[in-house]
Amino acid sequence: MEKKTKITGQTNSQSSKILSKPRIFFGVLFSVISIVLTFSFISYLMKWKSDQSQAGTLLDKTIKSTNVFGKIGDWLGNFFIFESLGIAAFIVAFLCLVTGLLIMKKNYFKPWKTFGHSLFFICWIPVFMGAVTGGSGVLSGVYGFQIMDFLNSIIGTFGLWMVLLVSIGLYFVLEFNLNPTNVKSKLNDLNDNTLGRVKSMMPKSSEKFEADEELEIENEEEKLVEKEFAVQNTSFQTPLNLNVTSDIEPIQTPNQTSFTSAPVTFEKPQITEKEDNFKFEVEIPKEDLNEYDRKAQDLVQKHGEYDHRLELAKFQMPTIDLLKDYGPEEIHVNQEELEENKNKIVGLLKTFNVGIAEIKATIGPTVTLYEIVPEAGIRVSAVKKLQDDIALNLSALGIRIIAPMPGKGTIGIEVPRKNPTMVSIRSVIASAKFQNTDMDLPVVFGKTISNEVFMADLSKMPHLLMAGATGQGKSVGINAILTSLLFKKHPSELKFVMVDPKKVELSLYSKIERHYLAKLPDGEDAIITDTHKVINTLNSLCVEMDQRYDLLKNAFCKNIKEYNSKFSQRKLNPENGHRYLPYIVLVVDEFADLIMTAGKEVEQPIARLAQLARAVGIHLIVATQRPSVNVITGMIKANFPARAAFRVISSVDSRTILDSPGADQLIGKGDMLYFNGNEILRLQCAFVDTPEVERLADFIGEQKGYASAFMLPEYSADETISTVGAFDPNEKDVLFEDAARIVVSTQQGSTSMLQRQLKLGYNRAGRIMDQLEACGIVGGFNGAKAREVQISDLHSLDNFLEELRK
Ligand SMILES: Nc1ncnc2c1ncn2[C@@H]1O[C@H](COP(=O)(O)OP(=O)(O)OP(=O)(O)O)[C@@H](O)[C@H]1O
Repeated sequence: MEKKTKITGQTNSQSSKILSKPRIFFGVLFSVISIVLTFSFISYLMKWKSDQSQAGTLLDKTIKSTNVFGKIGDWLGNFFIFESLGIAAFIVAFLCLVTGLLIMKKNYFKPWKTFGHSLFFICWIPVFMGAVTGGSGVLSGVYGFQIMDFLNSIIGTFGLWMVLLVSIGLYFVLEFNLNPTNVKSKLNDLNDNTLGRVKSMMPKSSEKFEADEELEIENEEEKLVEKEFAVQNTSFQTPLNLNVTSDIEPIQTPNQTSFTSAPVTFEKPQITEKEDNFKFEVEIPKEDLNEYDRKAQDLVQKHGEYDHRLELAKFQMPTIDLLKDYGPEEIHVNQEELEENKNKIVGLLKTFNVGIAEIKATIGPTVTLYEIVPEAGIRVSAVKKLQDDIALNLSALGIRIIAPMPGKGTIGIEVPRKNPTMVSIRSVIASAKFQNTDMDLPVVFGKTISNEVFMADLSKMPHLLMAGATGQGKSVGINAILTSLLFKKHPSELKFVMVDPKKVELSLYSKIERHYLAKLPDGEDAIITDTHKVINTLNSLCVEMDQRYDLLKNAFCKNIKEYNSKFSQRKLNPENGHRYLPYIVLVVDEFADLIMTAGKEVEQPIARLAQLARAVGIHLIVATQRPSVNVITGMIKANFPARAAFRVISSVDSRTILDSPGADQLIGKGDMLYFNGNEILRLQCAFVDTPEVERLADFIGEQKGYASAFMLPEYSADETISTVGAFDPNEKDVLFEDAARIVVSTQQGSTSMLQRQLKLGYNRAGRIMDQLEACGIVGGFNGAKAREVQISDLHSLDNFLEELRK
């Protein structure tokens, strides 16, 4: 309705432009007179001698005229050209046209200016032509000749030319405000003005006569009424008030498109013409930049912004034709099935004395949602209790009752369709919603119950827990997630750490190792299948997380996005350890297996990452077949707000994963529930087949990649054992003294600073820091803060080191 009000408002604003009949009449009349005059004049000029002889014989039929407008044309030409203005008579024709247009409210010309200029030239041109031709011919007209003759007799020929040239000179000086300083710019302006006017004189293609616009407005309103009518009619009333709605093509919303485009038709840019003689300059005040920003700006001006894609600049993003086309995914409405289900629901509820005021059906790809409005006084819990009875009565698996529907005031009953429609990954990847998304890590799951493409941003989730019994679509779900990320992110922006204890599920992705995978420096395979090695990788990810936090802290950034944009603007110096940070997504396909074999050692780093890694761009996708409480512990659950549940075996499992039942009632084959921390949505997961993943991996793998996989920081379990204890001078690192000097001169006991300045790995820098602590140069570990430095200057340090060497 809001749109309608908008259109009505526009209509009112247009009403002042609606032309009355007299206006149209006189407007057209003047325009026609202008045309007649113009052609008569042209015709007269070409044959003026013979036409002139016929001018006085208007009523004599025996004499034929050669003018295009006959004797009237002769008469007009004779009167305006010969007897009065000469060729300046064309200005009269032009003024008639201007008058006609003004009457019809076409303000192509400013009336007073146009009439003023015309008057000047009507006076000047005939005299000028008289002076040029000496009074012979018709170009000056009688009026021009006589004035010229008169002036010639009193001021002489030279005086006459002086008057003519001074007057035209003055005209230009006054009109274009010419003075020696701005003559050049004015010449340019003159050019622009002439061009601009010529342009403005020509009707723009987008501009139509108001009559057309009126028609358009009416048409828009008619369309709107039709649309409203159509919208109302998409839900039809059955005898029992059953409204069926089906959003078969949610992406194409022609109604909305034309609603929003309607007002645009009436918006015209206001001032395009340069009429005033002053220059309009906009000055944007320059930011008061500090030294670093100024340096960064200079660098950006010199080299441009840092382009993280440069190394793989030729990398081609995957194309949609790598994915299988299953044809149009139209939902076929089975009227019989709908009626049958509705009758069963209504009948059953009646037997339990639950009256229904209204029932409406929404058909999705896998399930149909029947929304019922119970009669006044019926308790929601009464309907909820009937869940099993309804399921029994409809003899279908996958019935789910949502009482009440959040934000709707109805009770929803989801009933699986007999012939579900498959949702292909191609259809969701190709959707405008996915293609135009500005999410950082867009993950397209599939389609909702109302057949809309459903997407979520992994960077906002920020971690996803997936569960589902074997064969219910979990692996397909993981592939759908990975596919959507691979379609959107460049290899420089995203890295995966893949853990696949089942060994076969993610093996296809090994082809993209040098593009998208991350691994430990000594790791042989990028896809980790050995559960014991996982511990090192997870701890290494924790080290990467800590390092990233240090980088963010030093760059005064709150999150990875801010950091990367600062880095791109060259505000962060790579010599200080700064680098472009790709997102890292950890995918664990069988978490239960990990917990079984590695236990607490796995849980701890996972929990730590889940708690902290969000801001530094590390995200977790953890899937499990067995969502039992000893696998998905309270600690894990608390840190995974987003959960995806495929069909699970028991309602206990469903409660473990979703904190509510329902996942046990799903029908499998990608039928899933997605919990985003607030509400549970039923979705049909998009289907990705193995050959599709294979084609995608081949497409990426065959292109030029990095020299190796993305290297995670080195980590070895043994090295974590603290060496802090008695200081042994013989075992001190060769860089010990350099490190001590750096720490004392900067008065900062920070491991990451040592790493940067001495270009060391995290472990070695950590060891040196421990040695510095052991000999008393720095204080103990101080949490997030840097360690305290116990020696105040380099001189004292040299003495101290001297003592140590003894
Ligand atoms: N979204 C979907 N649409 C249609 N069919 C699907 C979908 N997801 C899964 N299926 C069907 O279910 C089968 C099993 O899926 P999938 O391999 O993903 O199960 P899973 O839960 O990973 O099982 P497991 O844990 O044993 O690997 C697929 O081969 C496919 O036929």
